[in-house]
Amino acid sequence: MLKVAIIGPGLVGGALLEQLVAHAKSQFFATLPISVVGLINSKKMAVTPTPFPEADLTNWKAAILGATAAPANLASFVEQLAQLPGPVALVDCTASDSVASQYPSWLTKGLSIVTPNKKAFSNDYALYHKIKEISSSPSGPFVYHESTVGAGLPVLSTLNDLVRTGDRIVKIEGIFSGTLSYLFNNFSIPGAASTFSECVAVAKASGYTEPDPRDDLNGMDVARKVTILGRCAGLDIGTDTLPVENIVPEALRTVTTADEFMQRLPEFDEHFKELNEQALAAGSVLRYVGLVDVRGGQSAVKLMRYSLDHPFASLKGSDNIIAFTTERFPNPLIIQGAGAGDDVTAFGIFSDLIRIAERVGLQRVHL
Ligand SMILES: NC(=O)C1=CN([C@@H]2O[C@H](COP(=O)(O)OP(=O)(O)OC[C@H]3O[C@@H](n4cnc5c(N)ncnc54)[C@H](OP(=O)(O)O)[C@@H]3O)[C@@H](O)[C@H]2O)C=CC1
Ligand SMILES: N[C@@H](CC=O)C(=O)O
Ligand code: NA
Repeated sequence: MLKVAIIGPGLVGGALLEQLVAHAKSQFFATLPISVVGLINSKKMAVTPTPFPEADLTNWKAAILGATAAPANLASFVEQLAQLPGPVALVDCTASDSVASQYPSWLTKGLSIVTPNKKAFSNDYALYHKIKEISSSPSGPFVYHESTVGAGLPVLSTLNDLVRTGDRIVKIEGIFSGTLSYLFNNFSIPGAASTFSECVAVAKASGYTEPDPRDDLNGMDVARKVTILGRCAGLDIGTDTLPVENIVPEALRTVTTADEFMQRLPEFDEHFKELNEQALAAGSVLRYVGLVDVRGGQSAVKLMRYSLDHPFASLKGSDNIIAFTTERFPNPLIIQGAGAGDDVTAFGIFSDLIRIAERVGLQRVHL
């Protein structure tokens, strides 16, 4: 049995819990070798040596992290999990830098990690390298982070398969942000009815944005994804050196809260309307794209114009599109689908947990 503990049961972590419970209840599947033994948010925590019962997981806010739960203490939470017998995986569903910086110490304790949090893989290269080094043993602990790029879409697993079978990556380009995809797909099309700020509000309400939507609009979320892809393709790149186009209006960059930012954004609708009208007058639309230029060294994140017949111009909803150009695929291998949202992100985490459960099982068979 793989024991799982979730750090940050918010939007994505909550959806993961729902999927795990639904799977356990379904008569369609074989029994899942995964059980939940720990939950922690910024206020409360609970760890159990025996799995939480299904009924408690369904009602986790009151039944597990309710009034009687212990105050949150991440160090103690991890220590208790490290003492449990058998394999344990920590699922970091926060967007926290400080949580991400602790991965090496958790791995050293033998705990595997699955996460949609991009920070550990896109902050300084030393942390990334350390995590890769400690998790490189075939006997574990393991690290999987499929949902850090394209949510649950099989982007990193595809890239890793290309690389480890000896293909050479030329470039990876695409629309990597569900938020910015939704925004421009709905705002920058001929005859669009919504304003820019209305589209941002819908993206936020739909669970596509980062906890602070400025992390999407300033390009940093896409820059992190470009960095992760670049590093997986063998490049030594980082968000500090990547050219990134920030589309947050100057006056809103320093407002203190995400709420204030959302309230004031309509003041800048006219600015975005003008940008859009210029693009449309030239027979094109605006799309926010990322490029990992492995061969040419011109990786970047920017707002671009595309003609109406370009595949990027006809994208729908929060879809991401990721095109891998490689020596084997001179006509790019393309992955497309919903690239943000709680359910599709939780799906990527759930699949990664199954991968670990399988590797743990295989290891037992070999032993
Ligand atoms: N939404 C999406 O479509 C996608 C999201 N992601 C990533 O998934 C992650 C989660 O996003 P989302 O669910 O939207 O975020 P939420 O803000 O909904 O949830 C974050 C959770 O983390 C908890 N938390 C924050 N800091 C700590 C801490 N130091 N210790 C313990 N718990 C903490 C919060 O606790 P509390 O509730 O007490 O505040 C909350 O439960 C992010 O890294 C995001 O980038 C990746 C791909 C797609
Ligand atoms: N805020 C992100 C969520 C997924 O990484 C996005 O909009 O793509
Ligand atoms: Na993915």
